[in-house]
Amino acid sequence: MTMICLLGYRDVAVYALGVGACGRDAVDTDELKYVHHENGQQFIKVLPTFSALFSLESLPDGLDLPGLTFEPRLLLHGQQYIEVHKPLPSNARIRNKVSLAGLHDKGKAAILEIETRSYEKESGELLSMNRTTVFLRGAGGFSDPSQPFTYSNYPANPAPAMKIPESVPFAIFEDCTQSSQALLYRLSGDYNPLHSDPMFAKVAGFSRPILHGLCTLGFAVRAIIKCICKGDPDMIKNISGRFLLHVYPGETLVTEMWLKGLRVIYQVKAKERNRAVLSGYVHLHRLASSL
Ligand SMILES: CCCCCCCCCCCCC/C=C/C(=O)SCCNC(=O)CCNC(=O)[C@H](O)C(C)(C)COP(=O)(O)OP(=O)(O)OC[C@H]1O[C@@H](n2cnc3c(N)ncnc32)[C@H](O)[C@@H]1OP(=O)(O)O
Repeated sequence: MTMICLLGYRDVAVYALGVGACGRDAVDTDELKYVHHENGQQFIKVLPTFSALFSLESLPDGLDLPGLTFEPRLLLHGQQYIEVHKPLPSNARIRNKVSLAGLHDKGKAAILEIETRSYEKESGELLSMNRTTVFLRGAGGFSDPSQPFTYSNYPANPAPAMKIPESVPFAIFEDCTQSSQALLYRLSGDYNPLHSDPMFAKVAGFSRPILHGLCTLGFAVRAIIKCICKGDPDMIKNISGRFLLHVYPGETLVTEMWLKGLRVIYQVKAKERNRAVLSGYVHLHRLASSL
């Protein structure tokens, strides 16, 4: 399936604010570039995690997969894998090619993987590849339990559960989310009521609306760019994250980072509950000279 989406600097800036850019300091020199440029907005920088969102806009509302039924209110975002092929432009027409990358019967849940390749429409250049993993609670058991169905169009899971080093982190960054964080983030195009409607959230099993997984990932990668890439988002090559636990808007996110060559292993904790909510890795093109 192919879909076109329009990308403008206003979308880029609203997204950056939604993942907390300039939230601590409105004139932060590392982050102001995501929302303002003195020579005009077409020059603002785009956070690499933004591509997950414009590819999400092209995902189907439902897929016709024989034998698989699911309750949309029980859907959770499980994992995200992002390959950045070119720094993202702040103004472009994007052509998204969406395909089914995987489907797995886990008994209590079904896991669905959707791949989106995003091209700049005019040049035809590949900008990014996103693999979105959706955890469909209660939708497993659609295949023979002695041989549960599993299909992937790629060799190995690039976003496995991460083994976190026991050593002291290379860097730690703490960020407060606002209680309105999900309400701001959803303006970037993810209007799932799980993040805004208290009744919907209750049916889904949460005491109140939860934060979008991609918002938490945006906070984490922004922290890595700040602490390890010295503010340069173009150092990011690919990003992988597994959502371990829901986050409530208003919680404090603590991102711990370990640098292993060109790989950053990270873990995000919700400080108030001292629970890990996200872990994964980021591959860099190079290291900052000032590290
Ligand atoms: C036909 C359908 C069409 C649908 C098309 C719609 C497309 C729309 C896509 C839009 C998607 C975006 C929507 C956004 C929603 C959100 O942002 S929700 C908020 C962010 N996410 C979360 O908060 C989830 C946090 N994580 C959890 O709550 C838990 O980890 C979990 C996902 C509920 C799983 O926990 P649990 O049930 O305890 O699983 P386990 O028993 O440990 O493992 C069972 C198997 O599942 C594998 N697994 C576990 N966790 C994940 C994960 N996060 N991602 C992927 N896979 C996971 C695990 O490895 C086990 O498998 P095996 O090892 O093979 O046994």
